[in-house]
Amino acid sequence: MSLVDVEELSVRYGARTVLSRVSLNIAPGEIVTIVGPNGSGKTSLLRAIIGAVKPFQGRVTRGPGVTLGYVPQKLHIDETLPITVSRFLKLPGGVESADIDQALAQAGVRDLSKSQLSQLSGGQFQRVMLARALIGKPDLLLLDEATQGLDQRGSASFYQQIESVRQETGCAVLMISHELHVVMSASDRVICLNGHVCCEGTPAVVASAPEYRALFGSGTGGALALYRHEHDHEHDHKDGCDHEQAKHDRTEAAE
Ligand SMILES: Nc1ncnc2c1ncn2[C@@H]1O[C@H](COP(=O)(O)OP(=O)(O)OP(=O)(O)O)[C@@H](O)[C@H]1O
Repeated sequence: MSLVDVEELSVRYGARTVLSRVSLNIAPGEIVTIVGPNGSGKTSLLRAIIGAVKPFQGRVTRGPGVTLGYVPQKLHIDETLPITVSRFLKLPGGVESADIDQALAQAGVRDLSKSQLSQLSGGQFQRVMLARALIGKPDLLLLDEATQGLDQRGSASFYQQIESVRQETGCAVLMISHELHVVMSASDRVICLNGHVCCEGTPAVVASAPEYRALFGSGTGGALALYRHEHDHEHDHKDGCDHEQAKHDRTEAAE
């Protein structure tokens, strides 16, 4: 039984299709990472899963009683706002102090509850955002580039925290990440998105596939190649992947 089923999902903004017939499902307790170039629809996919973006076609189905926790890519908070971490976490209303303490502990920042939100480091802030997503005891945690702006050590430690959250709570995790070295070690499954599902598999299966070497290469050069997603190889696409066109669209969009 899946927590979430995405079936043939297409998303459009106006006349522009950003996701085309994307299908995937998330099983309880698994860590799935979505990689893909800028503008490939990663955030749109997560937002469609939480119900913030309406499908143009296809559908997203949540298992009965399945709860989600979402850590957005950016949360703009007024830096001058005098508010403590615990007060901030209470903002939705009806949140018990014990649940806040538990979520902060799970996010590895038990001691920050009395700190001012505006005085946190980037890494601490992201952990508070993680705690915020954990308050509702989600079955599925969705993270949208949660380590953006953190240095390598900070992001490695953040992802370690995610693994321990999964161990402790048993929640599944669907995350967007650009950090391939972390992705490859921490994920059960990697999905490469480029407006559609371009390729996917367990890290081991992906790593042993010939496509993997063409796509990832080795070392950081390979990671960079994936990040840029400059395909110079062929692989099978049941839905007719046109990377050149996608690249062209993105270039146009950037101009
Ligand atoms: N609300 C919106 N209205 C119109 N266009 C949008 C909207 N949200 C996103 N887009 C466009 O849809 C495309 C996909 O955006 P999305 O944020 O899903 O991609 P992404 O893969 O998460 O990108 P990035 O890696 O840069 O965060 C982009 O070209 C973006 O400009």
